[in-house]
Amino acid sequence: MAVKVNCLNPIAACGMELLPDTYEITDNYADADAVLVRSASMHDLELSDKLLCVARAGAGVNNIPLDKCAEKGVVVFNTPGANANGVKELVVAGLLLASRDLMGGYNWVKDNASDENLAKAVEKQKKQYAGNEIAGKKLGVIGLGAIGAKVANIAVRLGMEVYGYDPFVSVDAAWGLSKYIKHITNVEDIYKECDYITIHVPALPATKGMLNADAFAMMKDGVRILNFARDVLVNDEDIKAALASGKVAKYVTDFPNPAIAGTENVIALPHLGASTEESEDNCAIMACKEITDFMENGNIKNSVNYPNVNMGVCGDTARVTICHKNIPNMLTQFTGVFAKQGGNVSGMISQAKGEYAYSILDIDKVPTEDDINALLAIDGVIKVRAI
Ligand SMILES: NC(=O)C1=CN([C@@H]2O[C@H](COP(=O)(O)OP(=O)(O)OC[C@H]3O[C@@H](n4cnc5c(N)ncnc54)[C@H](O)[C@@H]3O)[C@@H](O)[C@H]2O)C=CC1
Ligand SMILES: O=C(O)C(=O)COP(=O)(O)O
Repeated sequence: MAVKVNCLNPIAACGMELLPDTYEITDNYADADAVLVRSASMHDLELSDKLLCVARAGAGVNNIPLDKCAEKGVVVFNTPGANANGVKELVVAGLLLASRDLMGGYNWVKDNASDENLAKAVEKQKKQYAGNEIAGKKLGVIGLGAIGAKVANIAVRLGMEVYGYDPFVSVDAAWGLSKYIKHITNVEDIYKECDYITIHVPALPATKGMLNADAFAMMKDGVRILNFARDVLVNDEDIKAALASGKVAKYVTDFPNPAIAGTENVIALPHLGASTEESEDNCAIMACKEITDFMENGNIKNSVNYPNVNMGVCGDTARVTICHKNIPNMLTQFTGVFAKQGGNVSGMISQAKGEYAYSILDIDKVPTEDDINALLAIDGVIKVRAI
């Protein structure tokens, strides 16, 4: 039966073209085996028994009910780093927007475009829009993942003094950081010392409202805040108060909401970070490859709720994949099912991530319905698939 793929957001064609010709694109979410999504919220959607995987063409997965998916054996992927350059470049624009009154100047010229003496008027008016340079200023980067690390590195090259904070930094990201970045172990040092602060952490219970009144109170007067990560990371009321008092000079955000969008000295963009042709292509390609490898071979790469497991390409043998709880004695029970029928398990791999685990078994004969039912009957087994 054809694999049915439903797109909850438009996904770039160069990715969709990578899906095997046998796959069918369906408008019917409830009938899909695989779902592709960008920022559409899935929290209120039912997870059908048929659904096997969700691929988020992007980084943030706060629009997807990860635990609910894991409980139902739905593997959720994202595309780490695929849009990081797009966001990094917009953050550079954000640093400049926070420093020079480009918007004010642009609007003034537009409003006076028909003035015959415009050239002369410009020279009189321009002092209204004077600003600062970023070179030599201190930039604090909170979160040194795919985006934060790129932002930190380019800021060094733009002449900024960069402070970086990430208690969970990955080895790969750490290897890629410029040696000129000051390693900060207490985020308060960023609050106290930096002229610009940019936040690049996921929206999690632990990071929600991270930039709040207590944090602003520690900051320098006239600090400029950049948020290209998620609105919930910054407390709306607290930043409004900090803007009103002048503690925060500018707030540049990619996540406007009615509470802050119209506030003076807020520069709000309509979530444009990853909206470049290049990022959209990169994300679509990675997401479609993840879905294909999962559907065809059962392999999991870049999952956020199940472990990464790679058993290579499915060969002549039959393959069974099992989403299950990470509890004792599962593997002997799996092999026991096939041993009972005299079947040979020629390969097996199993990995766990937190409460959940995923196993792939290669067996020398196609599993029967009884085999599948016997696997499903094992306590802790969530989903079984024969490829
Ligand atoms: N504006 C836009 O269009 C986009 C926004 N984003 C947002 O940016 C976030 C980061 O994206 P990536 O860098 O690609 O993700 P990533 O997963 O590569 O990096 C996140 C980093 O945050 C760190 N972190 C987690 N909790 C932290 C804490 N309490 N303090 C300091 N660091 C902490 C992690 O260790 C990790 O290194 C995404 O979760 C998403 O919300 C991502 C892509 C596009
Ligand atoms: O990748 C992310 O986390 C983003 O915020 C990008 O979202 P989008 O794909 O542009 O809707």
